[in-house]
Amino acid sequence: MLKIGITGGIGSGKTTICRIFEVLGIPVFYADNAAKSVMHSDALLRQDIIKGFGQESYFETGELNRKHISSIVFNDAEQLARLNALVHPAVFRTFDTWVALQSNVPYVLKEAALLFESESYKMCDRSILVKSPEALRIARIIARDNITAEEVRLRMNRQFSDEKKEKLADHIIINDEDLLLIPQVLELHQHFLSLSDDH
Ligand SMILES: CC(C)(COP(=O)(O)OP(=O)(O)OC[C@H]1O[C@@H](n2cnc3c(N)ncnc32)[C@H](O)[C@@H]1O)[C@@H](O)C(=O)NCCC(=O)NCCS
Ligand SMILES: Nc1ncnc2c1ncn2[C@@H]1O[C@H](COP(=O)(O)OP(=O)(O)OP(=O)(O)O)[C@@H](O)[C@H]1O
Repeated sequence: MLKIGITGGIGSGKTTICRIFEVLGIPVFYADNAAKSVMHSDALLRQDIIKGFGQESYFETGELNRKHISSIVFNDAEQLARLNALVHPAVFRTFDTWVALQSNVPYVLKEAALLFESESYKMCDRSILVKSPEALRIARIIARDNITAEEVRLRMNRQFSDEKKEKLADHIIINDEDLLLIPQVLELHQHFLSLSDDH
């Protein structure tokens, strides 16, 4: 199965673009969602998170307290590395299981904010970087989430720069206010279809 990784900084438009691929019939694995799902459902992981980040990591209802964890990890690189080391291996396993369940599709997409940082691009055949101007990304996230510009910047600081990601990416989609997304997606889709024929 041909695996295409898609990444981009916070608010670059990864999910929006993946929705277009889904309309074309391409299954998408959303790593951010998978991370939250395993943090909720994996009992051992929950224990490790409570041990590492305190009882307040979960509400009494059992839901993940995202604000609490964010306030610890996005202010402290070491704490973030500890959280990543707990969560990422579980997400990688979930992805492998998910891929094995896909059939009769030319390729699949893995949407991951940290495709390059976590080195999971090495487990994909090709990678796409979504690029969008920083000010636009911040404005989009403030409009979408209950989060300040400062909190968005803290997350950006924990991610590779676009320059660094560009060196590792095979393809780029520009999501600014000038270029249309659909033609860029269609062009890549055709390209991946031709790759999957050779696969
Ligand atoms: C800290 C948590 C609880 C915050 O949840 P929240 O709903 O606010 O954010 P969400 O998960 O939807 O992520 C939104 C964006 O934040 C950024 N972000 C999330 N996790 C990370 C991280 N570990 N490092 C850098 N940026 C990150 C990404 O740009 C991501 O797209 C959550 O992000 C988390 O558990 N992160 C650790 C697991 C992880 O790395 N997930 C992302 C990829 S697998
Ligand atoms: N081309 C666009 N035109 C208008 N709005 C857009 C466009 N691209 C993205 N957005 C909006 O910007 C916000 C962020 O986009 P999206 O959720 O796709 O980004 P993301 O990269 O997946 O974000 P995150 O890193 O937080 O997971 C969303 O509210 C989305 O609807």
